[in-house]
Amino acid sequence: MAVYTEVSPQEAQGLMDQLHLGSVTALQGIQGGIENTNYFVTTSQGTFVLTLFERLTQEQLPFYLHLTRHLASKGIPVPAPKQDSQGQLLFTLKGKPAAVVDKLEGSSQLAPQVPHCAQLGQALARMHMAGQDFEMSQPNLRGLAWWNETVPVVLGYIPATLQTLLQVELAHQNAVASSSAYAQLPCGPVHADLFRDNAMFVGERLSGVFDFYFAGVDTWLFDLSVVINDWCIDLATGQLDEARLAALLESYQSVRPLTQHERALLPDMLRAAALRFWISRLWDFYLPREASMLLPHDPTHFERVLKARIAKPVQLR
Ligand SMILES: Nc1ncnc2c1ncn2[C@@H]1O[C@H](COP(=O)(O)OP(=O)(O)OP(=O)(O)O)[C@@H](O)[C@H]1O
Ligand SMILES: N[C@@H](CCO)C(=O)O
Repeated sequence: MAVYTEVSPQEAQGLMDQLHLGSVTALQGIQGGIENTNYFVTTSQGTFVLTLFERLTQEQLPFYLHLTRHLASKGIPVPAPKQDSQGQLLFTLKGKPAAVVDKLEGSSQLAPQVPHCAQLGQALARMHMAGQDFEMSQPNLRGLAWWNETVPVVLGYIPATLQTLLQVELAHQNAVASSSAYAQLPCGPVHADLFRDNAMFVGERLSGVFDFYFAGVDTWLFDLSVVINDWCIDLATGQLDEARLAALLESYQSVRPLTQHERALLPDMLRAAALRFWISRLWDFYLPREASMLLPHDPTHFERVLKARIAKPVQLR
């Protein structure tokens, strides 16, 4: 369960008053999610999501909050943060940075099929295009620099064969990132963590995408690769599902065709995206936060995904 910090109805009411969102009638801690404390807050005006940020700082948060407002203002289905009468989006509750957003309708589709992947691909491409004129900038804080910092930290916890895989892959990604093809990949603000549990559907209609708290400026291809590695695979084996992959790529490209360099580097970025989550899951698993009720995600899943992407590089038609 992801309630690291308890909030009382009175404390939630204080923030709802600042935002003119009515009287709190129910407050429910949200299970699921591993990064932040989340509550559904029901008031006389509707139901909202209150997030207390457990790791992110007051300096990092404006980028995520303003990005979602920017995307929402361009018609992308994301829950925009609520602002107070001074236009402020970020507050403090229980000594933690906090924000309130609208609750999206529907539920996550944890076994996505072709129609879900098709919708997500199109929404992702529209999101990339809509982010182009967003003026703030923040790097992907779980990007290459973090991988280089974190691999030495987790290395001692894993067996020698996996140490080799991790180090060889990191070296490969450092080489890819310094190539001229990589330098020509289009970049912009990206979600960088758009897994099945970070989108909502009502039936087969995508009602929204949320949890932008790993967003940052990175290549669009990295973002697309994160999505493919979660939405278009068989979770048990990590193998790609051809029909879902084709649907996602076709719908993405119906909005924004991939460039020649993107097509060439997709196999490497699929490996990069698998490596990123293998590292973060190893880190969460072996170096858990103190006093956390965190149920860490299984690192071996992304070890399998990485091995699968290396063994059988994707072939674009
Ligand atoms: N805007 C929203 N609308 C509806 N439900 C939401 C919304 N934001 C969060 N939730 C619910 O809360 C759960 C946890 O949220 P979230 O995934 O953002 O947690 P987290 O701990 O911040 O992130 P992570 O997925 O990185 O572990 C989601 O699975 C979803 O059920
Ligand atoms: N999506 C991440 C969790 C952090 O958001 C993972 O599955 O490892």
